[in-house]
Amino acid sequence: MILEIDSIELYFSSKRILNGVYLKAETGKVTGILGSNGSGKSCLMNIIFGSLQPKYKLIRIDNEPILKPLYTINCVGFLPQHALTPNNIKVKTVFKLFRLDWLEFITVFESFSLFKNSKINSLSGGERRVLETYLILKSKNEIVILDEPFSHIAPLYIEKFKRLIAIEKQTKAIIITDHYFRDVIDTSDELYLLKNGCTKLINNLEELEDYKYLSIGSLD
Ligand SMILES: Nc1ncnc2c1ncn2[C@@H]1O[C@H](COP(=O)(O)OP(=O)(O)OP(=O)(O)O)[C@@H](O)[C@H]1O
Repeated sequence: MILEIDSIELYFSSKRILNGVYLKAETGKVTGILGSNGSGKSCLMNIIFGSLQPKYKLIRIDNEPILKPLYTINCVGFLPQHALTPNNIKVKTVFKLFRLDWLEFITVFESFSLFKNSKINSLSGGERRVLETYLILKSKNEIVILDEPFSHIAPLYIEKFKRLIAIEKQTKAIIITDHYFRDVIDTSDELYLLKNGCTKLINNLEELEDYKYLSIGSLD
């Protein structure tokens, strides 16, 4: 499956946010998006998911234009920056709702075994983020969009998620953004930089310095 996003124009009042976006994601690959604060990464992810309506957009799956929001055709899972799960339900109930296997989860995230009967709002912010990232990443969707999955979680969990992403991408097209640029670079098969409202395909990591996303020497 190949997902293409093209010709997006997004304005808030008269402020132009996006005006020349092309992005391709495909099954078997992780597509990384890097960009400074306010460059439009979250807006772009919301546009792909269908929760933000821009002035203009073209979305194609396998060359077929998709006119409905992607979330209505049950093919996409989205981890937004805000919390996803309701506060007052138990962790084990969330696994039932997402039709995911609790035992498989605690095989990877052993320390979470304590939380099976806990309410979501008794988890720390980072623990909740780990749980929600897992739910979206392991969901049965062909397309998975992850907005800052590495921020706010411990280094050990980042490494676990990088390994899980490498497994899950075999059956999914994964789009990811984070300010932890090294983790995004490690994880991604294709990398785009979002700058001045446009995406630039990065073929050589030094371009990240040339485009002034990173300062000279950051990649050494
Ligand atoms: N609802 C809104 N109304 C007006 N402006 C908005 C709205 N949402 C986002 N913006 C503006 O759009 C721009 C892009 O925002 P967005 O959240 O997509 O950036 P980002 O690249 O994800 O930033 P960060 O890395 O800081 O999360 C910013 O200038 C932001 O102020």
